[in-house]
Amino acid sequence: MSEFTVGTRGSALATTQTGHVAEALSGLTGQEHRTVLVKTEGDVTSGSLAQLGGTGVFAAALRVALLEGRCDLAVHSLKDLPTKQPEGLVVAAIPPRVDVRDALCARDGLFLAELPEGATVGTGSPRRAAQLRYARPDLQIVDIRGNVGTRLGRVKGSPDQADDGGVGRVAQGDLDAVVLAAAGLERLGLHAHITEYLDPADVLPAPGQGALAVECRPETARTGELAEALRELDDLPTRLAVTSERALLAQLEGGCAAPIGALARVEADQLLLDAVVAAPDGTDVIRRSASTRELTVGGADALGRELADLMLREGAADLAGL
Ligand SMILES: NCc1[nH]cc(CCC(=O)O)c1CC(=O)O
Repeated sequence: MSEFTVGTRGSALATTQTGHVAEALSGLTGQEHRTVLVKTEGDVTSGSLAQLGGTGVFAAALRVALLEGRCDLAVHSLKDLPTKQPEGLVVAAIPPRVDVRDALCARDGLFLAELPEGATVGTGSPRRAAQLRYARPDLQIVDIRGNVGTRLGRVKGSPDQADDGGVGRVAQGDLDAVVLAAAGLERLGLHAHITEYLDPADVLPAPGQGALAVECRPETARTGELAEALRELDDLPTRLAVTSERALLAQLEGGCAAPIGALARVEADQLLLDAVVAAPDGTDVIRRSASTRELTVGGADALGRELADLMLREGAADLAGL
């Protein structure tokens, strides 16, 4: 194979992320690549993410394209990828993770603690909404959707950033702040809009946030130059961290729309996992940590499941409405 094909969604974030990975793989293999545009349900539905039921709307169409052979590789934001791995596809590489944190983009350079009482904060994520409400019960959380640019455009005084051809455009600047993943903003070169990186001690990110997953058919990952390049791109500390975060999410039976945050990291010879399950209204949270010295994918998976079981025994399912 002298060329490989990469499927991508059409959003600015998706094409940027996919482009970076494809360039890296072309560099490692010396092979050219071609990009195949794939429309997903998540891109065409304008309802709220919470109502969409979340899980997998962004990934499903790309997976069909892989299985049908319309592309060789697909690059997903790991946090949008359902925890159940479908038959006939493998995650061949998880590149080094970038910034894991959520970012506040507020008017007038404000920090979270400086937002006036009753300020409006936009997010489509029940996880962010619950943790923000827990930190600041006075805030008015507004359910928003759309691409990164569209959402930034909701902040009062912001220039129009819509990158969706105007489909999601609304009366501009109606909110005091929005919360987005720092990773997405940085990949798009929009980090200047960030007024505060939210401390994971206050707001834990989504399982897998800031990480990408390169998915393909098993034979693509088995032999050949592309397979070798995929192995080279894979980052073990990131793979261990996201494996434990996603195992926790799977064991809690939560999808990307559940009020569940998790963040793991390899430090010295340990994998450390912090997790939170929140009441959707932010009145209460269960936050726990665990660690293991078993630095294997199996060890990471067990860590996530054990922490989830502990949280379930403490009432996590009832609290979060799982
Ligand atoms: N759900 C959409 C989505 N999927 C991945 C990212 C950002 C990049 C990442 O977290 O890896 C975003 C946007 C956001 O949450 O602000």
